[in-house]
Amino acid sequence: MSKIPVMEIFGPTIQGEGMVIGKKTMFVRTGGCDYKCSWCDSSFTWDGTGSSTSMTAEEIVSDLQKIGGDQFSHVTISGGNPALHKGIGELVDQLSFLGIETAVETQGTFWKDWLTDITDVTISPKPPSSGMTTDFAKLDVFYERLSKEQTSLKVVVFDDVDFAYAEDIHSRYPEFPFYLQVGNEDATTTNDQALVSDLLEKYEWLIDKAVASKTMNKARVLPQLHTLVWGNKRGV
Ligand SMILES: C[S@@+](CC[C@H](N)C(=O)[O-])C[C@H]1O[C@@H](n2cnc3c(N)ncnc32)[C@H](O)[C@@H]1O
Ligand SMILES: Nc1nc2[nH]cc(C(=O)O)c2c(=O)[nH]1
Ligand code: SF4
Ligand SMILES: [Mg+2]
Repeated sequence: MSKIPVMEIFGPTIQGEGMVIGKKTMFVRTGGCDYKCSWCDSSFTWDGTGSSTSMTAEEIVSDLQKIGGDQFSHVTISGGNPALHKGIGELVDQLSFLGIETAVETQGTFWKDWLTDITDVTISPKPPSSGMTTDFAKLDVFYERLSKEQTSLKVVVFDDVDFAYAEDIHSRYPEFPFYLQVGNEDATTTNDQALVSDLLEKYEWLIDKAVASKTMNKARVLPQLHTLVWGNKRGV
C-alpha cells in the first residue's frame, strides 16, 4: 500500500472556494507540488518550511474520525498537488465505502485514475501571474476523462492578463462549469481588517470584469470565503 505525505488534517469547516463553496467538509492537505506559484497561499507544502507525516489511507481515515467525529460526511483533499500521490486512490475507496463524499483540488498537471471516483473535482489552471506555464495537452486529458457533473474549472485572477487567460480557459473547455476566484496578494499578513477590505475591493473589480465580458456570461465569480472570515489563518 502506498503511503501519502500529509501536511495537515483539519475540520470540519466550510469549503471556502469554488463549486461547493459553503459546504461542510474536512480537509486533508498533502505535501509536495510540481508547481511553485509566486503567490501560493500554501507554499509550506512544497518550499521546505513545513513537514509532512507519511500515512496510510487507514491512518488518515482514523485521524479524520478522531478529529471530525460524526460531524462530517465530505472530505476535501488539497495540497500541494494531491494528484502526485497514488495512495489517494485507496483513501477515496475507503471514504466512499463509509458513505463519505470526496473533493479534490488540483492544478491539472498529473492524471490519476482515482480522480474519476471523486465527487467534486476542482481543476485550477494557473494564470501568467503565477509564473507557471500551462501544458494544455495535459489539461485536455482531464477534459476527456472527467464528467461535467463532477468537475469545475477555477482560475485565480490578479490582473487583466490573468483575466484574458481565464477567458481562454473557459472558451477552450466550455462543458466544465467555470469559476473566477479573487487572488490574495498577501497570503502572510495578520492584519485581517486591511486584508478583507483589500479582498472585497478586488472582488468588486473581478465582478466588473466578468460583467463586461461576453465570454463570462455563464461564469461564477467568487471570493475565498474562508479568507474573508478567518484571514490567512491556517487549519480553517
Ligand atoms: C493551495 S492550492 C492546492 C491545490 C492545487 N495545487 C491547485 O493549485 O489547484 C488550492 C487552491 O488555492 C488557490 N490559491 C493558491 N494561492 C492563492 C492565492 N494567493 N489567492 C487565491 N487563491 C489561491 C489555488 O489556485 C487553488 O485553487
Ligand atoms: N476553508 C477552506 N477552504 C478551502 N478551499 C480550498 C482550500 C485549499 O487550501 O485548498 C481551502 C482551505 O484551506 N480552507
Ligand atoms: S499549484 Fe497549487 S499548491 Fe502548487 S504552488 Fe500553485 S497554488 Fe501552490
Ligand atoms: Mg487555501
